[in-house]
Amino acid sequence: MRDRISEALGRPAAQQPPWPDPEQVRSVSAFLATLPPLVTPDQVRRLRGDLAQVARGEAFLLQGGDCAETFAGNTPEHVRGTVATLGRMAAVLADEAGLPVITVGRLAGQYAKPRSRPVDGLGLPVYRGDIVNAAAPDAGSRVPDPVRMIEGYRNARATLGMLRSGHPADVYTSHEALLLDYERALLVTDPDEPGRPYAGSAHFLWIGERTRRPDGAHLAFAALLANPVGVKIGPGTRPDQVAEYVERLDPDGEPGRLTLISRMGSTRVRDVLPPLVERVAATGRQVVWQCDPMHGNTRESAIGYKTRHLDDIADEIEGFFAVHHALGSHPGGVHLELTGDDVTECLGGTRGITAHGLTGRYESLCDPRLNADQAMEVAHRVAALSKGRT
Ligand SMILES: O=C[C@H](O)[C@H](O)COP(=O)(O)O
Ligand SMILES: C=C(OP(=O)(O)O)C(=O)O
Ligand SMILES: [Mn+2]
Repeated sequence: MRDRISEALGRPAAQQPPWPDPEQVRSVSAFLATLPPLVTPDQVRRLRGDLAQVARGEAFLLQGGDCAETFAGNTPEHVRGTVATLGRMAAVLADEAGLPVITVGRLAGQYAKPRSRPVDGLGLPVYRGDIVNAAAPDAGSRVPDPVRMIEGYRNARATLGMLRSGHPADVYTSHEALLLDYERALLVTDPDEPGRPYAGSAHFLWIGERTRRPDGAHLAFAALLANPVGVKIGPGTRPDQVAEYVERLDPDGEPGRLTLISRMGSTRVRDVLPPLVERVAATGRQVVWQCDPMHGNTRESAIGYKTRHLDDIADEIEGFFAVHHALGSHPGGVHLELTGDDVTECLGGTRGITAHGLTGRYESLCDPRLNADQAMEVAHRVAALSKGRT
């Protein structure tokens, strides 16, 4: 097993921090490996069963939370807000669409960010998420610090404690499997299933659009796991690539083992998605098809805020549903960046946030999130699209 893990992680790995001291990374990793996993194999197996239901068209997957969780923002109020918003959305979906809803938070570990460029607008090394460096705009803060991986683990544990005290226990955790030193250190072997390690960092992990190259370390790592896994697929994805993801990540044909997270952009989804869905259908495998209507619709406002318009988000979801309904496959879920906080990061919605209004409460350190009202609006639209169709 050790050899297979080393072989996977020896492949080219995009988006890893330029750690200044590799020896310190080794000692932090060795320490992390002595800590108990954050999730248990039993919980992960339960999620596997739930996602099998989604893949068969019998349930809906609702996933959401911050783009980048932060250590400072890891408070009971913030976590409660995210979970309460997901809970209200799930209730709308279950009531109006008539399907059981499986809820997964971008929670308790969504701390590592892939970036478009290594340097930011000020000429500083880019912020890569709290588990790597600090967002403050000075050179010292941006130096990657491996001790932050221990902070990440402690924060994730604290979030799990908050979830247990006072929230419904049926919210699973997830994050992008980006930071391989962290993920590797938290692998666990279950004596009942010794052939496949479990990621101990979260119930569900996904591979991002920037790290999904088929010969890369991230794909090979995901292929080893017993956890259900996702892959984000952008508009440049080719049918032969999705066929390879299905083959590599779901070799045994386990319904729901693989979630394909389509993030095409509202103007592309109707053209780009159909050949991919058809190619997957031809494999006979039952994947979960999930729509991320956020990452293909990011733009810059006139005064430089990264933002997204609710109309584009709604339009991409509509296109995603239309494609699946036309091809007879199940539009299985949505993947959203949202918060229960009353932020002003995305444009539009019933309260009509304007480009000027973005200055009011823009708090995200990475991508713009739906606030609670906007998230509810999306939930109602998704429910209306699902109604009577599944
Ligand atoms: O979710 C994250 C962002 O889309 C990704 O990190 C890229 O962001 P950037 O273009 O600001 O680097
Ligand atoms: C970086 C993200 O997405 P993508 O890989 O789709 O760009 C994200 O989910 O925050
Ligand atoms: Mn994001």
